[in-house]
Amino acid sequence: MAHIIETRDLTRKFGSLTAVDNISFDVESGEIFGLLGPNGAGKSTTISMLCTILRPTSGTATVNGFDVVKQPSQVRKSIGIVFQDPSIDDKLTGRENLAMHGDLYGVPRSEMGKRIDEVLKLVELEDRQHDFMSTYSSGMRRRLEIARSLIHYPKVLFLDEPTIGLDPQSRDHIWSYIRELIKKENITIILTTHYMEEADKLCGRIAIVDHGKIVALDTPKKLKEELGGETITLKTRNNVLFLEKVKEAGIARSAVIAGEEVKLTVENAHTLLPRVINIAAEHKVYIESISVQEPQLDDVFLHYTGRALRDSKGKEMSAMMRMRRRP
Ligand SMILES: Nc1ncnc2c1ncn2[C@@H]1O[C@H](COP(=O)(O)OP(=O)(O)OP(=O)(O)O)[C@@H](O)[C@H]1O
Repeated sequence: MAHIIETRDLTRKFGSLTAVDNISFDVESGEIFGLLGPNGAGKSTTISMLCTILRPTSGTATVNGFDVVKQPSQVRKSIGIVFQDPSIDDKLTGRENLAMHGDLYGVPRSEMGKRIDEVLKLVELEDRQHDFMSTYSSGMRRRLEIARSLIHYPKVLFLDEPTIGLDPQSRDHIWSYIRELIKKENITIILTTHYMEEADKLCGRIAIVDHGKIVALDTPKKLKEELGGETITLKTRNNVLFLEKVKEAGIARSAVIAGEEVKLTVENAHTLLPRVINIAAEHKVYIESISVQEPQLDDVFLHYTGRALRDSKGKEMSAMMRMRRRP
């Protein structure tokens, strides 16, 4: 088998809305493959089709060599899933929860104890295994969900927003477990996220998804290199006017407003800086801050989609991005 996952022209419509629009990609065995995109881009719908939860409207997909429409039960045996809104039974202990899931997935009784020990160790929950789930923190729950999804030795693990709603420390923990997993288990991970940092740090390759289509697909490094040039980030008292005047001057490859800032992608920032400052001065736009950076993944996203990656689920993303952007 060439690839652990293959999709060809995969499409899913909901009435007149095309949530996933002719998506084709391959995933290599053993890689962490990221689907990155804003809310509503079609990431969960793509994963749901690969997990046989949703039927494609058209196109094909195989997982571990099995067709998602024609061989759904073989696909299900090959995969583990950690979804955004999981149901974990609070009345069970962590260990009981894993055993129940192992039973559901047909893990032989003779192997069960050993496997539960292994997955508990992987997410460092051995000490809490006999406590009721109701006493777990949200980070611990997410860790148990990951352990649970691995109980039947899946070939492919789908992680849908694995760190959403978690504090930065728990997020770091989850990232290190995911890296451990790749080392210790013979597994491939498909991860959806709208955290740029998560995609950048974890994924071998990233598909940027927007409006149901893949707009770019490569390693984070290559995506950034291909964008080339530099990014000038400015905060001004009149971003709209400033953007308009910069666009009129035709000096930037791309110019967009991202949150409270204007981002310009240019060939050579240092030769262009005086020009940029002059444009602001000519139109009496006060510049509050200005900085020059190598392109980041969010600049790649801006370049391909023409907009910033917003998080409609909360303010933490914009807060996090603002913090990251501060020099
Ligand atoms: N069951 C459904 N019925 C109708 N429309 C749906 C359904 N599920 C998803 N959609 C729509 O399909 C589009 C893609 O949604 P999807 O959940 O795949 O996006 P996403 O990229 O996973 O977003 P998020 O980051 O918010 O999870 C959205 O416009 C959404 O409203």
